[in-house]
Parts: sequence; structure tokens; C-alpha cells
Amino acid sequence: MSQNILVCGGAGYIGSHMVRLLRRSGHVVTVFDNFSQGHRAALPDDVSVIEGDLCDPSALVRAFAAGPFDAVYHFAALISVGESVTAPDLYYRNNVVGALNLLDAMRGAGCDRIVFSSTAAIFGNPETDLIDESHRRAPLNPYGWSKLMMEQILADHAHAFGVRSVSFRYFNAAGADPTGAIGEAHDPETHLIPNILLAAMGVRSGLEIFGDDYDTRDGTCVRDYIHVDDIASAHLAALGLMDAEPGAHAFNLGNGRGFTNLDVIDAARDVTGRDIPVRVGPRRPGDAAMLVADSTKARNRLDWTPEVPDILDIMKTAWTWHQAPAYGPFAVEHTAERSAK
Ligand SMILES: NC(=O)c1ccc[n+]([C@@H]2O[C@H](COP(=O)([O-])OP(=O)(O)OC[C@H]3O[C@@H](n4cnc5c(N)ncnc54)[C@H](O)[C@@H]3O)[C@@H](O)[C@H]2O)c1
Ligand SMILES: O=c1ccn([C@@H]2O[C@H](COP(=O)(O)OP(=O)(O)O[C@H]3O[C@H](CO)[C@H](O)[C@H](O)[C@H]3O)[C@@H](O)[C@H]2O)c(=O)[nH]1
Repeated sequence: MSQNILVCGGAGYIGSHMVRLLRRSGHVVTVFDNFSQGHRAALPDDVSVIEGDLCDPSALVRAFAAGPFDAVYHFAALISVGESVTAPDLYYRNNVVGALNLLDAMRGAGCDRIVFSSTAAIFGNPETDLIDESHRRAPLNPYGWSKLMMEQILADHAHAFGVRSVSFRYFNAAGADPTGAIGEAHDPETHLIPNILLAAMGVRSGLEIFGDDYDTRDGTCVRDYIHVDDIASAHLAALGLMDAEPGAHAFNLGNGRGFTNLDVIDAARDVTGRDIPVRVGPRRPGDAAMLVADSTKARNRLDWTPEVPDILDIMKTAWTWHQAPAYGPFAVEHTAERSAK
């Protein structure tokens, strides 16, 4: 049955892939975004767009006046682990105060279902190779704390107000829509795979690896990369779970395979066939050595199966996007590079 969905942060990287999946699935979509990182060009013509900031309660009242909404997907946040260490005030204001404003506005409008973007960063350095939902939470940075606080707030709102929620702890979102129409375009770009591909393009002079003295197989950090459309498909399944079971649910989303930063660079060399100059720099503050998901719970409870689990296939979709980005800070440089050939 078609539902009316508000997607906060829907113009961003993961949100825009969610918007497309919701439209393909027949749902009606309204996007709320302040466009600090989002892109209008990432949105299809058949969605309504409300420009506003989560930190402005009046903008949220305006958004909910466009409802009623059956559910909210909440992707809007500041997302850089390293930046959160030096600017914690920004992270707590945007990610906690802003999200509380959203919950207030939902309650005022009688909307009681929310799917929340949490993160592997709530776990800190893991005690086991694979991290399942029962693992101890011990964030290493304010970004992770902001997300863990929101998970607690959602649990308390379930108890006090009957809010139904699903928190998804994504491990590392990667890849792009297979058509290449939308993809990852942050400014500044801090994520590993886009930075590697920008180095492969020659848009960046090379890639700096943040530390090679971690206690891992080759000394670089280990991450679990999950295709952005596989994150979106889990979110779609969450609608049914919230209908069936009240309360605050949480799931870890990953492929269960860890790749060192050097492995990821090798995968990019395979896919692009290009030289990727690499230099080793100091560790980045707030980084965990290794984050790999056990997503058995999502597979069982949501009947969720990742469709693009292979790192090379994930990389191929990212490469398709990066070679001809339709928008974002590097679209112009890429155009210049293409025309120079
Ligand atoms: N990218 C990853 O690997 C990853 C991993 C785990 C969790 N997450 C979480 O997933 C969510 C989406 O991540 P993303 O990579 O798509 O980020 P993104 O920056 O591309 O998207 C976030 C969107 O939210 C908007 N936004 C931010 N603050 C806002 C505010 N105060 N009011 C209104 N709009 C605002 C931005 O303009 C942007 O469009 C975030 O909550 C992030 O913490 C991302
Ligand atoms: O230019 C770069 C960029 C990244 N890295 C390294 O690559 C790994 C992955 O870094 P990303 O910035 O791509 O991703 P993170 O693991 O730091 O964080 C991502 O996943 C987290 C969950 O683990 C958060 O949710 C966050 O929003 C999301 O950006 C880390 O070891 C990082 O130090 C580099 O060496 N060079």
C-alpha cells in the first residue's frame, strides 16, 4: 500500500538513493533538507521538496503541515568522524538537538514512526571480530556519541510516547545507483572510496592513508563496505516491522567482510585500471581500528539480503558515478578532465 513518507536529509548521498527506492515502490515522498550537503539535482521531479533546517522548529512545523505522513526517514546529520572530534558542539546541536526537534514535530503532528540512521561508530573498538547488536557500545568520537544518544532517546520515546522506530547502524556506505544518475558528492569529501577514485581520476594528487600502525593485517584500518541501495532496501523493510511490532528496534547493516584500507585501494586499482598514488600520514583522530558487522538479525527479522555484496561490484558502481558526476564539487573538474583528453 502506498504510504506518505517524509525523508529528512533526502537530498544527501544515502537519502537520495532511499528517495528513488521509495518512488520505485510506489510511495509518495516529501524531502526536508537544508542543502548544506544535499543536492537538488539528486532528487527526481516527482517528489515535493521543503528547504529547512532541523534546528529551526518553525521549519519543521511547516514540513509537517504538508502531511499527514505515515512515517519519517531521518538521514539528516553531520557525518564526519574526524570533524566531530574538533567541533563536538556542531555535532551535538545538529544530530541530537535537531533530531529532538524532529521528534517533537512528529508528536505534534501525530506521526509515530521513524527510521533512524545510526552508525557502526557507536561501538568503538570492538571486542569481537564481528559486531552484532548485543555488542558493548563505547563510541570513540562525538559523532558516534550523538548517534548513540539518539538511539537512547528513541527507546525512551517508545516507552513514554509510543513512538515506533528502527535504528540502522550502517557500517561503511559505498557505491552508487547502478545507472550512474546519482552518487556520493560531499564537500569536503572525507570518505575513503570517493577519495581513492578522485585520486584515480587525477582530480586529487593522490590518496593519504590515515595511519598504517594499527593492530590489523597490514596496519591500516579495516571496514565493512555496504552498497547504498542495500541500505535503502533494509529501510524499506522497516516499514513492515514498525507496523507489526511496536517499540524501538535496532539492526547492524554490513556485509560481514572486513577490508583494510590497502585492500580497498587494490580493489580500486582493479576496477579503474589506473595508477593511484598513495602516501601514509598520521592516524585520524576518532578512528576505530576495525569495524565489521554481523547482520544476521537484519537478514532474519527483515528478510533482508544484500544484492551487491562484492567489494568489486560496489566499487564499479562508485566508479561509474565518479567518472561523470551530474552534480557536486567535482562535477566541473571531471568535465574539464574529460574535455582535456
Ligand atoms: N555515509 C556513511 O558511510 C554512513 C555510515 C553510517 C551512518 N551514516 C548516517 O547516514 C545518514 C546519511 O549519511 P550521508 O552519507 O547520506 O550524508 P549526507 O551528508 O550526504 O546527507 C545528509 C543530508 O542531510 C542534510 N542535513 C544535514 N543537517 C541538516 C539539518 N540540520 N537540517 C536539514 N537537513 C540537514 C544535508 O544537506 C544532506 O543532504 C547520516 O545520518 C549519517 O550519519 C552514514
Ligand atoms: O582520505 C582518506 C579517507 C579515509 N581514510 C581511512 O579510510 C577508513 C574509512 O574512512 P571513511 O571516512 O570512509 O569512513 P569512516 O569509517 O570513518 O566513517 C563512516 O562510517 C562510520 C561508521 O563506521 C560513520 O557512520 C561515518 O558517517 C561514515 O563516514 C578510515 O580508516 C579512514 O581513516 C583514509 O585513510 N584516507
